[in-house]
Amino acid sequence: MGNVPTTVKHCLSHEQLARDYPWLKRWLVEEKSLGAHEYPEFVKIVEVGPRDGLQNEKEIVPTEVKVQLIDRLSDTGLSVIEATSFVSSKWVPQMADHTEVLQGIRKSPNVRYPVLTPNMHGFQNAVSLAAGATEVAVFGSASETFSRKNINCSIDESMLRFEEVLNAAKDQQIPVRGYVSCALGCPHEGPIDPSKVTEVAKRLYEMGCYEVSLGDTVGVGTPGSMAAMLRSVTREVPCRALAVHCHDTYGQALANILTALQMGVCVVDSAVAGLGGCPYAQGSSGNVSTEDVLYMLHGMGIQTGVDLSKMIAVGDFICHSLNRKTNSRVAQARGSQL
Ligand SMILES: CC(C)(COP(=O)([O-])OP(=O)([O-])OC[C@H]1O[C@@H](n2cnc3c(N)ncnc32)[C@H](O)[C@@H]1OP(=O)([O-])[O-])[C@@H](O)C(=O)NCCC(=O)NCCSC(=O)C[C@@](C)(O)CC(=O)[O-]
Repeated sequence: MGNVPTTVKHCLSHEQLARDYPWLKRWLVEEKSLGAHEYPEFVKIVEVGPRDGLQNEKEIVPTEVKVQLIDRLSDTGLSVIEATSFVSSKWVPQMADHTEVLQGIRKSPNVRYPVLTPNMHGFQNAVSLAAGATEVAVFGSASETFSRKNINCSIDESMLRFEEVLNAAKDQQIPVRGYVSCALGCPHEGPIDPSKVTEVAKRLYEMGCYEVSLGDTVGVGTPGSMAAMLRSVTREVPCRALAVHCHDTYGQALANILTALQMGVCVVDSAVAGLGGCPYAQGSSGNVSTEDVLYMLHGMGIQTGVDLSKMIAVGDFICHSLNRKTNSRVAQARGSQL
């Protein structure tokens, strides 16, 4: 802020500063347009632990544990819990019990339980009477190579498949969420141009996805790359329809989320105990932990409707069940058992 003395900066309003120091105007406008210090009052948490968190587990997690996990999460105040995915059990064996999971959970009226559906096959199974899903998500990628490795088709082919799902979902009044993986980097192609992320996000939004979640699949992003990517995407997709989905491989997830909040995003994906990783993104670590996100948001006075203590207890439950240490720094600090 140039040579304006600190005392002056603190005493004057933005309007006064702009009047008295015309050369500051540009800086003040830029600060405002970046949304600096303007955080949302409420952030919606999309809990992805039961799906993204568990899909990469080597040992098959008993269905009963998955059901209990979701039921316990339902009591924390969350409004969205991604429950499972209707993908090929040859590709992701851990999610083969998708129908049993949906049948087993106690569906809370205040919680939505979306499931992943990559194509019509998955969609039809998900919304069948047996499974009864009432919300689904399609998942595309900003990286051509990742798209092929993850869902065995090109980006263009995936869009045709998603369009079919979106049309069928519309007929049945089923809301559809969209994902863009590799939004900040690809395990195969490296850095991804923000324009590519924008193109895929725009296609999903225009197709009818009510929300598009931008995934840092391998957790390589920084506040710098997050800001650049969001600047590009928000030119085509309104901020209110965006979510961020950060993995914490390089320890940047909270910083990246904070950057997204500053830029107007108010939906954050996270996984209890920081579980997770994508089976087709080698080297990717867990999702940012829900406990850590809650601690940061509540500490900033941002409401989530989610009870942190209850979330820590759910983290304890799943870590005991998997016989694993929590990845949540907050749970570690609060003295979780494992
Ligand atoms: C997409 C497919 C199914 C295409 O798989 P494919 O082999 O290309 O499919 P196909 O259409 O050629 O069919 C081959 C066989 O699969 C069956 N099939 C076809 N579709 C389905 C289905 N939906 N459910 C069950 N079975 C299915 C189909 O019926 C057939 O069976 P067969 O005649 O050989 O017995 C496959 O590639 C797949 O399942 N991939 C797994 C993708 C996945 O779950 N990845 C992890 C989630 S994405 C992620 O984690 C990233 C995210 C979302 O979290 C965000 C981020 O972090 O960035």
